[in-house]
Amino acid sequence: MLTLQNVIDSIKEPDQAAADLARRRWDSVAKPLNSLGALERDLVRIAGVQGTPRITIGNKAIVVMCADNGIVEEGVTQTGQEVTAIVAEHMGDGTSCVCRMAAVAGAEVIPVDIGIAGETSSPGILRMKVARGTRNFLKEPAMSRRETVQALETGIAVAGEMSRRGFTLLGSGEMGIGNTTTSSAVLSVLLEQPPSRVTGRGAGLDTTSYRRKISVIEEGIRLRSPDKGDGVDVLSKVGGLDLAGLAGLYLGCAYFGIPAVLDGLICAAAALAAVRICPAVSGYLLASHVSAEPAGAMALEALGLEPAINAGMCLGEGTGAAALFPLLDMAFAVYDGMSTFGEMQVEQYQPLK
Ligand SMILES: O=C(O)c1ccc[n+]([C@@H]2O[C@H](COP(=O)([O-])O)[C@@H](O)[C@H]2O)c1
Ligand SMILES: Cc1cc2nc[nH]c2cc1C
Repeated sequence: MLTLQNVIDSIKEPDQAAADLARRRWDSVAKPLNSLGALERDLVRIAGVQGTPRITIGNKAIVVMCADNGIVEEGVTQTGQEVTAIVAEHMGDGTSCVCRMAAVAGAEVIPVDIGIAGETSSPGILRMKVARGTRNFLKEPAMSRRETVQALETGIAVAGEMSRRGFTLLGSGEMGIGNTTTSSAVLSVLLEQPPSRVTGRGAGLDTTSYRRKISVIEEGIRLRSPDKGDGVDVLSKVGGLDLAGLAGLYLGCAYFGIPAVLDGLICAAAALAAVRICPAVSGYLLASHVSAEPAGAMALEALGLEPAINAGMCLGEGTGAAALFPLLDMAFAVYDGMSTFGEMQVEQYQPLK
């Protein structure tokens, strides 16, 4: 099995020459320059990851890390943690929100039980449980360092399995009641922002519970004092198995040379932790949309990622990645199929150098 250290030591920056050639291809297509905006930049990034301007969008899947979070016992969520298993079960059966959207986009959905507290029975779920949920970070660290590394290595192993199955573009998502609390805690530490600035209402909270959520995060960070320079430490003290699994997935995608599409707030928090662990990972990531949660835009900015979609979405499950896939297919149809200025005999007065 690949260890976290093997992967960190082997990840290289994406291929800048291939990305530059993809940029030149876009600039030669007979259309207004840069007129597909973020979609052009997404395909340029994919060319860099794939090491060639001859991009393959190919087979798409969305990996969904499902886990429970001990912090839920502090009353920071609208629903109980049993919802994690219920939604994961539906995902395994192909009937959750992301499954409906992914079916339209022609993508497979791969739910992974990396830490659901209870058991699930759907044969569609990949069972890779590291623990039965995390601990309450107000009382003790959410996970041990050992559990955190195991969750990161599980994510890496899932990326390897997706590579073996021939997927050339991976979306990512999560299902975990309470994971906007852990994500905001992780982002508060990594972005050095007060919890009040990076905390939202998650899947829905009244004002009293929202205030409690902020003070739980403040107190949790004070008590656990995670080391902001050490992504593994931050994940273990105030993160979760879903976040660590996603961070591992991003490290694995970089290792196996697969572009990884983020979903919302939770994916962005996990991605920032992955980049703290191995900075070269950032070149392998694509944003899909900007989450309506207050820290969504801040996290993407810190990652240097530009979302193609701003639709006020905050559903999770990888729905943002599902929404981006058809847009990438359309962008590719233009990139690959369109005539150039030269072929259309359209003269550019100021040809690009
Ligand atoms: O992706 C987002 O930006 C996002 C924002 C708010 C909520 N969610 C979803 O809602 C769940 C977490 O919300 P909560 O309130 O239980 O922390 C989790 O299963 C996520 O998939 C997701
Ligand atoms: C029902 C439900 C479905 C979800 N999907 C992602 N997060 C969710 C949270 C809830 C509460």
